[in-house]
Order: sequence, then structure tokens, then C-alpha cells
Amino acid sequence: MAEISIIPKRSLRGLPNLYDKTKTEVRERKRNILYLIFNYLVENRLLTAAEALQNEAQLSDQYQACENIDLDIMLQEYQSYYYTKFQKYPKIVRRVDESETGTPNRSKKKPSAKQRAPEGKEKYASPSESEDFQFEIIPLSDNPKVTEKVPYDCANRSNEWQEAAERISKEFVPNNLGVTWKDCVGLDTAIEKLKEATVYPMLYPELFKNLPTWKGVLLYGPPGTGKTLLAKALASEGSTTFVNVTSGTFVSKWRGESERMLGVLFDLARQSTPTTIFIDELDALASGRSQCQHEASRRFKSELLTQIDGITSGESGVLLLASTNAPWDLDPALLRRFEKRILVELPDEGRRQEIFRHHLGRSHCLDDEDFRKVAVKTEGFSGSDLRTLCKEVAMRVVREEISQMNKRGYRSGAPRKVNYKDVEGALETMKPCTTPYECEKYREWRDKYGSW
Ligand SMILES: Nc1ncnc2c1ncn2[C@@H]1O[C@H](COP(=O)(O)OP(=O)(O)OP(=O)(O)O)[C@@H](O)[C@H]1O
Repeated sequence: MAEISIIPKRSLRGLPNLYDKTKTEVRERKRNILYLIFNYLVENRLLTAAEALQNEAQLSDQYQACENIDLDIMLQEYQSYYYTKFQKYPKIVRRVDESETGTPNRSKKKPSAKQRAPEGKEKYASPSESEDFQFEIIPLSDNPKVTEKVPYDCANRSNEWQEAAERISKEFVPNNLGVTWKDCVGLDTAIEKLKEATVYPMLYPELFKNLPTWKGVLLYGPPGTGKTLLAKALASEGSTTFVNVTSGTFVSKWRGESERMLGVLFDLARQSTPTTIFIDELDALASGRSQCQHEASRRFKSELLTQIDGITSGESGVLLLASTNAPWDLDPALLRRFEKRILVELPDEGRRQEIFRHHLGRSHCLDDEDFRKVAVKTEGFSGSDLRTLCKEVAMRVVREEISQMNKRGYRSGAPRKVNYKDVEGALETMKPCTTPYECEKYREWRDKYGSW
């Protein structure tokens, strides 16, 4: 731990200039930090917070953060410095412990009628501690006023039902996941359909009075093209309660338990409308290939179809969103229940350029021509491949720093910026995950069964 020696002000009497200089430096540093925070808030469109900061800290319009210096870059550079020094990334924030805040753990207590769940906390009380325990399902919204506790009366429910509910409720996503529509680069068709299903009916209810919204949307396409990313953006930006399930959610060794959990899932979803149920890798849950089907999976699939019918008939307020890499494996009966079946394709050249820019961040010295060349050379890359490419490119700089550190024993200055040579080097070590043949297979399927 660093030692801090506090010099009594008295002993500095002989050194007034030094003392004043230190004071000025500290003041200036504080002022600079405030301007950086202000800049960060504005860039992230947190305008109310920016205005409040400007007023409280009396920031003047005559100053602004210098170009290319912002909190984001500082944090990146600090992380890379830390990595170079300790071979691991620093932990910047940590979850506040219950004992530090004095807030009791709500997952173990029966919530009172007036209590609201703090974001990110457990959503229900244990049935063993409370006869009429309640679920707290938190609709996702930017507007905290919309955050309501949805009471769930378990009084007439069996113990099995309550146990299944306890498990399923863990899949409800209570928080803003920090992914915005803007992060889903080039996925405009899918974004528009998801907005039509969830965002617009709330914004313009009068337009949707006699118009049923989309109840089932299937996203399919090659791996890593942003299907899950879209779901995360919907969870963050849409004003619906969001529940994310996979085949693992329903795994049980007990006969009938998986179907029971499915029923409970749809029950809970209906209780907290508007709700989006997102099923990742739907093919793992409901494949249509009858020869490898087992009685249990047939029962499960039939329950799934029944439950989907329950939400698609009439205005249930529940949207079923699913994703798959293998749409051709899905049961045709299930397929027909998805009104919108949208192919999320590999990005074309223009989009590859945008995605690469998006993930590369700002610590680089590539120009427009370099970005164009990268887009040409990354034909067949998915969004996920491009993100991995950016990571590899950044690692090249880190590796260089580490080897310099090992040679010299110390590190000089900030790490250099990424350049085009780094990208070329990284590209030599990477191949796309999807072949042109596979892409063609998706397009053929879209031409036969798609709906967008
Ligand atoms: N269009 C895109 N724009 C920006 N980033 C993207 C895009 N597509 C993919 N990515 C990046 O790749 C990561 C992985 O993508 P994601 O998990 O959404 O792919 P997926 O289509 O769901 O893959 P899989 O089918 O294998 O589940 C995302 O978290 C994101 O960082």
C-alpha cells in the first residue's frame, strides 16, 4: 500500500510557492475532471445530468475537453497500463455489499406492499418464508416511474408450481443491459420489426387500436450476426418486461417438470405485460426431426405450441422472440406461429466497415481508406468475427508493451495507437466462421419460408 505523508501546513511556511503551486495543480486537476465528465455525459446524451453538473460545478462554456482526450480513452489506457503491469485487467466497479449499504437482502424477505425492488436485486421472496409471497417483475424502461412491482399471488398454487416459478423468475432480466439500438449496426430491418411489436404500440396506442401487434418474431441466420445483441437492445430500450430463456432453463430429470416450467413461464409473462419472452437457440428446444424424437420432447413441444397459441390469440401483451442458427430444423407447426421470420445476414462491405469502426474504438490512427480496405478484406466475417478482430488488433499493442516491459523492466508513456499494420497482422490469423455455402443455405430457406 502506498504511504501518504501529510505535511503540516505550518512546516511549508518557508515554501509558499510550492504549497500554492500544489494547490493550483489540484484545483486544475479537479476542474479538468469535471470538464471530462461533462463531455462524457453530453456524448452519451445524458443531457439532464450534464446540465445539472454544469450548473452545480459552474462550468463555463469557454472551456471544453481537448480533442481525443476523454474518459473513455483514459480508462482504456489505464486498463492497458494495468494489464501491462499486472497481466490482468483492473476491476473498475464492484457490486456494493449489503453490509455496506445497510439494505437487507430482499431475496430472502417477504417484500412489503410499499417496497420497490432495487434494480438488479432478486425478484421474489422464498415461498418457505412466506405464505403469500410475491413476485417482483420489473418492466424495463428508461423511465423509472414505469418501474412497478407486479404482485404475484401464490396462495392457490401448489408447491411444485412455486418451485418452478422460483426457478423461472431468475430468467427475468430486471436491468438495463446497456445495449442500445445504435449498437446493432446495420440490423435495421430486424430493429424496425421489433419496434413495431413493442415500442410503437406504446408510443402511438391510437394507431394500434384495431391493429394486432406482432406476437411472434423469429431471428435466424449465421452465428455471430447479432441476433442475441438485438434481443439485448430490446431488453434495454423497449419498455417491456424481458425474460430470457434457453433450453437449459427447462432441463429437469423429473417427468412433466419441463412442461410445468414452460406453463409457469407463460403465466408469469402474462402477469407482467407487456412482456417479451426471448428464447435463444430455439432449435435446441423444438427441433422438428421426428426420428430423433423422444416422448418427453414431443410432450414439451406440444405444450410449447399450446402456450404460444395462448399468447398469439387475442391481445395478450406478450411477444415471443426467438433466435436460431438452424431454422430448417424447426418443427413446421412451430414455425407457422412466428409471424415474422427475419434473416439476420452476414454484413455487407459497408456494414463491415461500420461494425469494425464501432468496435475499434478511438485509439487508432486509421484513415477512411484503411477502413475501406479492412471492409474489403473481411468478406464473410460476421459482426462477432469483426469484434474478435478488433480485440486481436488491440492485443497486438498490448503484447508489444509487455515485451518492452520485460526487456526494459519499466514502461514508457502511454501505449501507442493501433495502426493499419496491426490490422493486417491480425487478419492473417483469422478466418470467418461461416462459409459462402452456408450463407446460400440461409438465403434459400428465406426464399422458401421467410417473412419480413
Ligand atoms: N451487427 C452488429 N453490430 C455490432 N456488433 C455486432 C453485430 N453483430 C454481432 N456483433 C458483436 O458480436 C457479438 C456476438 O453477437 P451475438 O451473440 O448477438 O450473435 P448471434 O447472432 O446471437 O450468434 P449465435 O447465433 O451464435 O447465438 C455481439 O455481442 C456484438 O459485440
